[in-house]
Amino acid sequence: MSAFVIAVPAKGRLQENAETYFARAGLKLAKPRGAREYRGTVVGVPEIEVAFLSASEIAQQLAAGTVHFGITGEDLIRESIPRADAHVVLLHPLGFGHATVVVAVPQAWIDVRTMADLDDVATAFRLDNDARMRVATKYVNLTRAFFARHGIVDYRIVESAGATEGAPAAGTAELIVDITSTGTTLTANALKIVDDGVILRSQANLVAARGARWDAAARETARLVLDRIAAYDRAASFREMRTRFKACDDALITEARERFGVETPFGGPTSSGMLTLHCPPDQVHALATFLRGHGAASVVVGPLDYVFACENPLFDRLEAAL
Ligand SMILES: Nc1ncnc2c1ncn2[C@@H]1O[C@H](COP(=O)(O)OP(=O)(O)OP(=O)(O)O)[C@@H](O)[C@H]1O
Ligand SMILES: O=P(O)(O)OC[C@H]1O[C@H](OP(=O)(O)OP(=O)(O)O)[C@H](O)[C@@H]1O
Ligand SMILES: [Mg+2]
Repeated sequence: MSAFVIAVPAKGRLQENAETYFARAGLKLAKPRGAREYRGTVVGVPEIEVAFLSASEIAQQLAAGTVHFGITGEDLIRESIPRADAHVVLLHPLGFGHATVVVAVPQAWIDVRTMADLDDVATAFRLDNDARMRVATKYVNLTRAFFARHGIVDYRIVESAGATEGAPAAGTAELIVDITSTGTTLTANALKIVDDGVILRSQANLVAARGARWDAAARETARLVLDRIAAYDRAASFREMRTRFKACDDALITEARERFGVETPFGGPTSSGMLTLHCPPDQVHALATFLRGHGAASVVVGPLDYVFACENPLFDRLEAAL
């Protein structure tokens, strides 16, 4: 039996979140031959093989189709896979690994606020120095595409593997393109983000490889994985609220739906007036107030582990793309 392979970050900042995410979705990863083994399994789902790789390797293997699913940052996907959408499907943003790829220049460049200002500087730099302004980055492809979109041609890229933010002070580049999350590193290096210089807002994504072997068995495994993830996601976006009161009718439920984003997994109230509602977490108190205002004596609220629905929107997206 050919395995269904899911690539999961083995190290770095996405690792822990990725494992936690799968575990919460009911897909507990196991490394049966010790922590240094780079192939693992999912407890209770023998048809899945887990490949533990670095975030950048995951992007490469998705492009090559040697894994079916992978978790990695959108920045790595967009940077390392030309025409990424032809090779992979970004099925689902995962809510962690947030970071932004930005153009940053020395704070001392007070005249540079926008990409248009940067274009002026690039032209002037070329005339004054008889050389092109240097941009240090490891995001070579993202930088080229973004600068081209802004009509900037007078620059050249200096490839940087690490400590990119130090390049301007070290004199190896005039400006940089790099990833930032808190902004601490940029500030520490006396750099500032160009106002319209945000190239990409990235986060970890569940990504499918178009080029993987998508036979019937693989599709069935994908359906199972995505069913669990969708059920977990739905559960995480709601609290369950239960109540019972006479005055509850369809008009009241319609109002609750419109005002609070409520869903009714089992339809309207039962004959005895029992009602189950799924409510966005930040609307729980407002909805409880609303229900009591209409005669509910008590409203009980609890968390949900999974909400399995008939629809599987993640799988539908995959099927439509393959
Ligand atoms: N502050 C941050 N700095 C760098 N990457 C971040 C940050 N926050 C989130 N990320 C995301 O983490 C991913 C990179 O993770 P990681 O550094 O573990 O992988 P890698 O670059 O393949 O490994 P390594 O850096 O060891 O070569 C990227 O998708 C990136 O967007
Ligand atoms: O905006 P901040 O919160 O300061 O984070 C951004 C910094 O974090 C990352 O470096 P990392 O520490 O991962 O080292 P690396 O360059 O080796 O990946 C990234 O390359 C930036 O340098
Ligand atoms: Mg890194």
